[in-house]
Order: sequence, then C-alpha cells, then structure tokens
Amino acid sequence: MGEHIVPGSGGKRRLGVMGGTFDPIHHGHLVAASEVAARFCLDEVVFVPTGQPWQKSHQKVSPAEDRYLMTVIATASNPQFSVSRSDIDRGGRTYTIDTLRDLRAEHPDADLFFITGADALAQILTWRDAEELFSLAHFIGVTRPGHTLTDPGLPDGGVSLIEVPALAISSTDCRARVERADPVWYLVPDGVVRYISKRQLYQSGTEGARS
Ligand SMILES: Nc1ncnc2c1ncn2[C@@H]1O[C@H](COP(=O)(O)OP(=O)(O)OP(=O)(O)O)[C@@H](O)[C@H]1O
Ligand SMILES: O=C(O)c1ccc[n+]([C@@H]2O[C@H](COP(=O)([O-])O)[C@@H](O)[C@H]2O)c1
Repeated sequence: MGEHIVPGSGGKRRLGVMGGTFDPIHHGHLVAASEVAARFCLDEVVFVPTGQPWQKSHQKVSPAEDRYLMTVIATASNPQFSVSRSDIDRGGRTYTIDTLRDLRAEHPDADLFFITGADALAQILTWRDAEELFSLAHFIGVTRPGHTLTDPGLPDGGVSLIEVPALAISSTDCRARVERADPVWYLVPDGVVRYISKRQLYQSGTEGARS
C-alpha cells in the first residue's frame, strides 16, 4: 500500500469516478477523491450520486435531488471535480456496471478509475456483474477508519490499494448528529451544513422526506 502505481495507457484522459449515496456528502469523500486524483494523476474526478442504492434498501435514503445538490455544492469550488446525474436519471436500482458503461459511452477516450472505501471494496463481489466491472475500470480501494483494506479476490491488476488521510466521518454519523441537534460543521462543507438546515434534512419529525 502507498506506492505510486499509475496504471493506464499513456496520453489518454484519466477520469476518476467516485460513486456514493452521499446522504450527505462529507469531507471523508472529498479527501479520498482529492488524494486519489493526486496519486493517480487524474485529470478529473466525477462524483456520481446513486439513484436507488439497492444494498441500502433496508434504510431510508433522502431524495436524489437533495443528495445531488449537496454533491454539487460540496464539489463546486474544485475545478477538477464534477458531478454526474447518470445514476439518478437512469432510474431504477443503481448498479455500478451501468454507471461505468454510461461513463465509457460519454468519454470513449478516457481510462476510468473507480474509487471505493475499504467497506465498499469488501462487498464488491456481491455487486451486479462483478466479474465484468474490472474490464471497464481500474479499481482503487482507499483506507477508511474502522475498516480493513484488503483485496477481496479481484482479478490480478484490477485493483490498487492506497492509504488516504484518515477521517473518521460517515454519513450515518452526520445524519444522527443532525437529528440530535449536534453540529456537523467541519465534518461536511459549510454549504452542505446550510443546505441540510434549509431543507430540514435528517431532523426528527421530517423523516417523511426520506424514502
Ligand atoms: N471517511 C471515509 N474515508 C474513506 N472513504 C470513505 C469515507 N466515507 C465514505 N467513504 C467511501 O465513499 C463511498 C461512498 O460512501 P457513502 O456515500 O455510502 O458514505 P458513507 O459515509 O459510507 O455512508 P453511510 O454511513 O450512510 O453508509 C464508499 O466507497 C465509501 O467506502
Ligand atoms: O453495482 C452494484 O451492485 C453496487 C452495489 C452496492 C454499491 N454499489 C456502488 O458503490 C458505491 C458506494 O455505494 P454506497 O451504497 O456505499 O453509497 C456507489 O457508487 C454504488 O452504486 C454498487
């Protein structure tokens, strides 16, 4: 872990893909994307908020438009970051295989690098069409406090594991803090704190907004 591995063909555009439910987006997501962008010489990182995250169907998830707008607010100041509506606009359950096919069609000349935290990487073999995912993108697993980063048995050369600055932040904890009226300042970007307040997300008694 921690080597400067830079896979991909010379001269091609290098596009990072950071998929997530982002309910809400927090500094753990942003630091992971920034660190991978620097280490893998990425030209851009596209954040892709999920439409319907099927492996979170047991929990309530905020409306896609709120999660999309928070992601736009959080990434707006970084010229290397952008946000895709691909998973939201496709409709139905979100599968990364579809995300990567859409991004490939949109950026036929780019090499794709899909960024996942240690917890998500551990589940990757349960994802739809898992064996095909690795032909569409190189996977980059990043460290996350409380989780062990290991290769869950992916094809040779399909994944790189890297250490990123440790931020013990989760969306679950941010939601619980808002519900308890505890602060989320400095866990999420300032604009996201204000958006949560404006839309009264995560507050007790407003759970009807989540489906
Ligand atoms: N603090 C963090 N450090 C590194 N990676 C992270 C961190 N938080 C989330 N990630 C990664 O970002 C991606 C999107 O995560 P997601 O939007 O589900 O956030 P989350 O904090 O895990 O949310 P929740 O607590 O609701 O499950 C996943 O690959 C996840 O592993
Ligand atoms: O493709 C799948 O079957 C699949 C199953 C679970 C999660 N994912 C993707 O993993 C990323 C992180 O998801 P989540 O649920 O932890 O926010 C996001 O891009 C999801 O679309 C993908």
